[in-house]
Amino acid sequence: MFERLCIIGVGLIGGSIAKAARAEGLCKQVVALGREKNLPNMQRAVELGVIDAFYTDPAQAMAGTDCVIICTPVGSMQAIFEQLKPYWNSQTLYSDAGSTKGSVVEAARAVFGKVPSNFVPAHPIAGAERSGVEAAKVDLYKNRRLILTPLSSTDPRAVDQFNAFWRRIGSSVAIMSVEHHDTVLAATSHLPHILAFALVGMLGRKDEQREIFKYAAGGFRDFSRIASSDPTMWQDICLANKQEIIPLIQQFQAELNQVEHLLQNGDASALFETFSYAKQARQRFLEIFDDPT
Ligand SMILES: NC(=O)c1ccc[n+]([C@@H]2O[C@H](COP(=O)([O-])OP(=O)(O)OC[C@H]3O[C@@H](n4cnc5c(N)ncnc54)[C@H](O)[C@@H]3O)[C@@H](O)[C@H]2O)c1
Ligand SMILES: O=C(O)C(=O)CC1(C(=O)O)C=CC(O)C=C1
Repeated sequence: MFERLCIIGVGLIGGSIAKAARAEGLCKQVVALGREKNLPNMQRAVELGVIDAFYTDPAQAMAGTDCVIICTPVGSMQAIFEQLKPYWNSQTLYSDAGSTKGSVVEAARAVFGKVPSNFVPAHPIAGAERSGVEAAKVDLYKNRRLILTPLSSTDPRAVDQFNAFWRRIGSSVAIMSVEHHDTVLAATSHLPHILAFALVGMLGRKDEQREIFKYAAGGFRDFSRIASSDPTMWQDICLANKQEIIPLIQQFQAELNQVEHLLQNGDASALFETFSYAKQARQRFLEIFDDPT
């Protein structure tokens, strides 16, 4: 499919794309572009066989590259576009894996004046709380969703190419607007991460935290897993999508107030209704999650 795939940011997401693309024979060569401070991680990616070579010079990284996927934290995307601008090639396909799409599109617009037609914004709805190339998995995207958010100016052939690429590595591809993407992901990804960080932070600051954590079990482990996620990545995501996230935080505060009110009043039946509704809603989510078609 591609001669040379260049991944910028060979961490969990970029490393998993590289592994899957290689396993499916979607490119002859995979290279990485990074900064001096990314050298140990890129060196490790070569040792693990995730990439063939890496560069800190964009001219070298772009020579012979026909597909570029940017997999760095969303706050770094504008700097990456600046770095790529002198080498931007109309014959090359470009995409990203950022968790927010409005901010990435804005970053491209700020650098190029308009979003280049051969850049297709994308977001794999798969991941983990772990970071770095050591965490990369060849099957991370198998049976998971991948969202493309092309603009009206995006070249449909570029969209088709990335659609085919992600299908070949096992994802179910959905196409939606940038705005819809950011609204939906704020609810099911961004808000839950904020809640996990807030709860674990609150408990961590309590004097008796050792005692609390010592007796915590599976429930706390499940709820708190995502509070192990990378703070830089989540700082970038939350700031980039704050317009969508803040109203959800307000709704959630109202929801907590309502539960508090029911407890104050000892309203068992309303509490039962509240929990039953949520249990049914989670069942609906599980059915949709297990069948991402
Ligand atoms: N982790 C997830 O669950 C998940 C899921 C879907 C999408 N994403 C998105 O994918 C992207 C990468 O996330 P990740 O979990 O792979 O993070 P990661 O920390 O594992 O990898 C990011 C890599 O980018 C490198 N990097 C950072 N700034 C850079 C720069 N300016 N130039 C070059 N390299 C740079 C880092 O050294 C690191 O190797 C983020 O935009 C994130 O929002 C993450
Ligand atoms: O499973 C996890 O640990 C994740 O955080 C994955 C997760 C999410 O589900 O919120 C995180 C960020 C994304 O952009 C997409 C997926």
